[in-house]
Amino acid sequence: MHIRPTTEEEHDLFVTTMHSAFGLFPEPRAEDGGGVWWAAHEHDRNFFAVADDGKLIGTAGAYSFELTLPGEHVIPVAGVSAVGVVPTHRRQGVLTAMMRHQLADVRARGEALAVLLCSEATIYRRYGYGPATYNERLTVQRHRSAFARPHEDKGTVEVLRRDDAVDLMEEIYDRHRRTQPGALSRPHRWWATRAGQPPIAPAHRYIAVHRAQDGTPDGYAGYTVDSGTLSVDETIAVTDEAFTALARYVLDHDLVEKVVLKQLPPGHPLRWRFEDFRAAEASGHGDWLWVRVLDVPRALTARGWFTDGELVLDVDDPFLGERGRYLLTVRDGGAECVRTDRAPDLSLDVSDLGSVYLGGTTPTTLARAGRVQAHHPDALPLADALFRPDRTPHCPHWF
Ligand SMILES: CC(=O)SCCNC(=O)CCNC(=O)[C@H](O)C(C)(C)COP(=O)(O)OP(=O)(O)OC[C@H]1O[C@@H](n2cnc3c(N)ncnc32)[C@H](O)[C@@H]1OP(=O)(O)O
Repeated sequence: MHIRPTTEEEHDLFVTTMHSAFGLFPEPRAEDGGGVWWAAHEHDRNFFAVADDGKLIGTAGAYSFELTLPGEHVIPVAGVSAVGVVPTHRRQGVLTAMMRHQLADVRARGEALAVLLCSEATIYRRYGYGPATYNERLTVQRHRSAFARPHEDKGTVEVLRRDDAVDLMEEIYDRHRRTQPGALSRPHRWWATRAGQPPIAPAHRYIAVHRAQDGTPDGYAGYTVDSGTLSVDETIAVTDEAFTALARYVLDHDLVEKVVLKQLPPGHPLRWRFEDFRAAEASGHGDWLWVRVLDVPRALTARGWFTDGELVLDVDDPFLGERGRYLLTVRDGGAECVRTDRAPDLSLDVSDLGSVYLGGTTPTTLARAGRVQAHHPDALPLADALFRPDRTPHCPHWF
């Protein structure tokens, strides 16, 4: 078996092979632009696994995204996707060979992190990825949804069809993602080719666009109404005021009993606005973005920090056969990270470093789960304080 890059001419072959690994029939391109979610593929990041007899047996690829870190720092990352091994050639090490090849390629491109969304949560930890952001949905009984304190919106809401709102959505999304830790860029190519899931993909959607008092667009919600349920796929807002105004707009929709707001970060403040705390039910809590650290010092110095301190981390990376001990020194919002032989405060697997890196879970949680080892009683409170983010990390992008 060997691995080789794909060419642009092999686009359809790549997509067909990938779909067969997922047990799907490739969707034909539709006249309205539907069925093109793979149109955003970057051919020079895709590759095939090829059996000795020349048969194509595996695919993997990546997108070039930017990831926002705590402190509104933005870095380039590889967004791994399109991973599949055809069913006749599984459990023979094909994925493992592709992951080794891909991580070397990501490093060679100078990216300190790779990220992905898992089809199954049992696949990727062995390759060094850890769950780092989470989603849940809020289902709100409309008739119980009065706010405890009135929300006076000085802005406006306008309802557009999806096709008339794409430029506004792109602009609002881009402003939002630059301030939201865990968010990925959604390159222009995605909007232009309508790649992804609704509301980027061309499905029927109404788009409620919020404008601030001065007329600047600062939020949108893409939704459908069906049989008394209003479902919001994506709510993107630059400010809490814009989010609240959009929430109030959908919650005041006539002929609706329930409003389902999907893809929210856990613990969203909307729930705390209701007079009746039980008006909203949180469900569907799950992992979303997984993070793989490939360069510990670069990753740790790239994010913003909010508490001063020093921490020595012993990081084990069994898949790449690497182990390193690092002194992290945080001062005035920035960090230095150098190799050290000082005694460690914490020992952890690189996948667990990926899980705490954006602040979506704490070192204490992972220590209580038996994953992270603390070498003295002060280590965990210090590590929790250091890794705490400015906002709950959240990734609204699907890829
Ligand atoms: C980012 C994304 O694109 S997510 C999409 C991932 N793709 C899919 O889910 C499509 C359907 N599944 C597949 O194509 C394949 O089953 C894959 C890609 C998940 C695995 O490919 P394989 O070539 O069979 O994996 P490989 O043989 O390298 O397995 C390596 C190890 O992972 C384990 N493993 C592989 N897949 C799974 C799984 N789905 N669940 C649990 N363990 C798994 C293997 O048992 C093996 O363990 P071992 O080293 O202890 O023996």
